[in-house]
Amino acid sequence: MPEIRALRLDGVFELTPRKFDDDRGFFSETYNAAFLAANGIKTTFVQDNHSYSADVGTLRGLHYQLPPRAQVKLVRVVRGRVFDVVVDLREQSPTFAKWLGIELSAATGNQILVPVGFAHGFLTLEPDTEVLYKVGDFYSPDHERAVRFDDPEIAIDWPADVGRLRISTKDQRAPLLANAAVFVGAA
Ligand SMILES: Cc1cn([C@H]2C[C@H](O)[C@@H](COP(=O)(O)OP(=O)(O)O[C@H]3O[C@@H](C)C(=O)[C@@H](O)[C@H]3O)O2)c(=O)[nH]c1=O
Repeated sequence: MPEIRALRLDGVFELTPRKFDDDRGFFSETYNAAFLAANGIKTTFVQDNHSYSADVGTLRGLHYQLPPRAQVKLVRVVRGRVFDVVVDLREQSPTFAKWLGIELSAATGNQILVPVGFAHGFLTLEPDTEVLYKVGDFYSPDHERAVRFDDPEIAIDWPADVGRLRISTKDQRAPLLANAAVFVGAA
């Protein structure tokens, strides 16, 4: 069974699947629906995503999709290392606009479960980093939104030792939280 740890924002978990090492390499179950359900995490994943970032300091985010196409995400790194960030965008949450960051690496195989209602992003800490993640709804350009990675209201403490940041134009132009659509009503 994986290790599972609730992180400090409600609904966010770190999972560390077991790795079975042998002389060939290793084997690991990276997703088990029954294990998540047994821990109160109800998910249906419909799409798997894979991104490759060539450079250290590549920042993707902060992204989310609005209802009715909101996405739960289960994120892991299969090559390299990232600083992964989630931001609570549930308007009625006591931790609205709060963030947390966690290092995900291929070496540890740890994962983050990002619930509906959160923006998500990451910064690569190594070159040639590959991130795989499952999502709970299909990509919908009409519902996709972004909020600025450097919004002072959120004040994410991104690792500073990565040199020059590499960010898409779309992400550089994302609105501040004050001007962004958030998740209203119950999650
Ligand atoms: C996210 C996504 C993008 N695309 C396309 C649109 C675009 O032409 C190209 C690159 O898209 P983006 O620049 O949005 O890719 P990227 O910046 O890697 O977006 C991802 O960032 C991380 C942080 C997340 O949490 C993801 O949900 C997703 O938003 O891929 C799809 O076809 N399906 C998808 O699910």
